[in-house]
Amino acid sequence: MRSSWADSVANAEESAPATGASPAPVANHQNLRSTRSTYVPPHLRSQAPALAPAPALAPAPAPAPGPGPAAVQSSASVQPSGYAAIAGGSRWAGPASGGGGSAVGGLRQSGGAVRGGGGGGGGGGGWNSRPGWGDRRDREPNPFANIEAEEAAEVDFESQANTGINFDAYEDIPVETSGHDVPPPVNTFAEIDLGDALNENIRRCKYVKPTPVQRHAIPISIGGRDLMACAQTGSGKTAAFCFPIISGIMKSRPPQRPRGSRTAYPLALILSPTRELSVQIHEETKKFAYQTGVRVVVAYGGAPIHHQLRDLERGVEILVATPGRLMDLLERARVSLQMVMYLALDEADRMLDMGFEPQIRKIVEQMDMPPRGVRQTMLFSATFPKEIQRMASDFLADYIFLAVGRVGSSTDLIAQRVEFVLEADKRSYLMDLLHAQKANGAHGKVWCINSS
Ligand SMILES: Nc1ncnc2c1ncn2[C@@H]1O[C@H](COP(=O)(O)OP(=O)(O)OP(=O)(O)O)[C@@H](O)[C@H]1O
Repeated sequence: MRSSWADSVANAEESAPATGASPAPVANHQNLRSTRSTYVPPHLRSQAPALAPAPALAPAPAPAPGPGPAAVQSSASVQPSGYAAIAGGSRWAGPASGGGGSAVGGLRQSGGAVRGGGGGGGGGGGWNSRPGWGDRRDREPNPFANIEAEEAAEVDFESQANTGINFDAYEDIPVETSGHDVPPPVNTFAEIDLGDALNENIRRCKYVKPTPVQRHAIPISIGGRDLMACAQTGSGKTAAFCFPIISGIMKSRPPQRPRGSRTAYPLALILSPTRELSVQIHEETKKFAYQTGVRVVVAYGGAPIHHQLRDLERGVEILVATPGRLMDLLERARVSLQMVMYLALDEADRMLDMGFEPQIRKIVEQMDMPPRGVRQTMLFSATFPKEIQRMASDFLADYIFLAVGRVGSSTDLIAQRVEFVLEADKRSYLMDLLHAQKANGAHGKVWCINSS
């Protein structure tokens, strides 16, 4: 039987004394869970005793060394506020006490959290490296359920695989990088240590080989470097910034959020211009993060906020948001950016076109997000006008510039043909073309009918 999150908190708190001292990571994780126990779902509000605040826990014992250098260093990593910080290979060292401003005690270290944690072989197979997340995994809806059901029903899956984009055409697209010490690109996902759970999801997504932007951007971000990437839409950017984020969060030790607050503390923030794009990124990211212990939540304007608030209260590692709704959540103190280790801005040029620059600057520069050089920042844009260049130099530190393909070259990939037909025949001609196209298995072409 499935139990609610509140049940599991109550169970964890009841069973903790009986089991005696837990291994350090579990004990710390219980601290984390107890921080969220202040939210009581309406149907459990009459059960106050079981959900009473946990007694003050003794200081967490020094954690056992982790599999790689990303293990928490016991004394140096505990901030005065009691937040455990990630040290040893991480450029991010947790929030400073006090909660205000963006003073973060960590020193930037090249190599970053992701690379630092990667020495453990397999890079954290997901749940094994995130103790105590099993109950969340049990309740996680399977984003591949439809696909798997179709496969089970022997639907012709080949026609539904990720073939909407002619990735082979990308082989010829020029790629340029600039900056110092640019990590070499990879040709396969297997060359990168992304962890077992993420590799399994890549397999489920049927991604056979990385797209050019993924080939270059993933090693750069896994290496802990900031990135400014110019890539056209549909080039596979979502995976390019999501894989390093998910992998990095999996390999880092779950930091403790402050107790007794309804504020959500995401570890990664993905800003996108529109509700549609945010939903699309959310759907993709949920697939990549399935069964990894990394929870993805989306928040966008134009929809009631209460559902999003409830979703945030259940916990969030990656927050996908539009700038306006995020500002609202920050002003209500329902989200804090203190613990953001990764910031990704998708379609940055479009966000500026839509007039979001003041809000974006406020979110990144004036709220409580760790400063550049401490967090890791990835800026994606189809074009690189002056405003984007300014934003890159303000938001990124020692970054690598990556340009995939020529801006405006997307029409090269589209076969165009003009047919002249009588107005009266237009509809039936179009239907014939579409049927012929379907029968030939052709895709990706635009048929333009001009009847004048
Ligand atoms: N390596 C890959 N192999 C196969 N399919 C892929 C790969 N990477 C991405 N895709 C698929 O290609 C499509 C476009 O990818 P994605 O949405 O990440 O592009 P994007 O650059 O973010 O586009 P947009 O700007 O529209 O968001 C998606 O259906 C995605 O699942």
